[in-house]
Amino acid sequence: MTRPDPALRQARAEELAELLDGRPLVLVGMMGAGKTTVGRRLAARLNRQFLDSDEEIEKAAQMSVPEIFEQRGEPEFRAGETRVIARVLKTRGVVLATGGGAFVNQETRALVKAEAISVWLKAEIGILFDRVSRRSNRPLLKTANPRATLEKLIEERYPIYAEADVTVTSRDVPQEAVASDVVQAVLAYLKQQDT
Ligand SMILES: Nc1ncnc2c1ncn2[C@@H]1O[C@H](COP(=O)(O)OP(=O)(O)O)[C@@H](O)[C@H]1O
Ligand SMILES: O=C(O)C1=C[C@@H](OP(=O)(O)O)[C@@H](O)[C@H](O)C1
Ligand SMILES: [Mg+2]
Repeated sequence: MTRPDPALRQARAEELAELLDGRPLVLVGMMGAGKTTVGRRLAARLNRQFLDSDEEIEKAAQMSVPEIFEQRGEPEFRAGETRVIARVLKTRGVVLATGGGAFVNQETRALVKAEAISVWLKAEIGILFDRVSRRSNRPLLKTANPRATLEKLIEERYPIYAEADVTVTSRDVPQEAVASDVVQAVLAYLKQQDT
């Protein structure tokens, strides 16, 4: 895809912000897909507030995600995740990056579907694995064979992520280009809904 000139990019972002009309935009998908980093760029472009569910949980618990998993366990992390997302979805116009397991949770998914436009950032295993291997902050991948764990999670989760309103491939291109793809795809989705 060719890179749009800045004026066109701005016009598209403004059009999208208008069509969203305050509805939250929520990014879902696997660890490493780029939800946090692309979400932040997207929010800046739309002139909207950006929030990340992991960051919000960390602030509320005064602990990092790995510490929460270690000291309190995954079920408590998931309960916190659902609470935080329910709260964030009340914020008009917010762009929310979720953690990879959030949309898999039935209650959280129902909330997102009811309140927001959801976007699945989908990426190939090779890209995901390269990206998550750079940091050791994802407790679910602290296994003997993290690549196999990632593959298993992909198998389990992809049919669920596919329930998102829009799917965008997170390719190996700059994050701004992925953000442009999200803008285009959500615009197309909302325009088609309007007809
Ligand atoms: N399009 C991209 N190109 C290159 N690196 C990327 C891209 N998107 C994300 N990354 C990098 O991949 C890692 C994971 O991204 P992150 O936004 O934290 O993903 P997620 O929140 O979906 O787990 C980060 O180091 C980020 O800088
Ligand atoms: O996939 C998951 O279950 C998780 C993904 C992480 O967020 P990112 O998808 O932003 O890495 C974080 O919420 C936690 O480690 C669990
Ligand atoms: Mg993230």
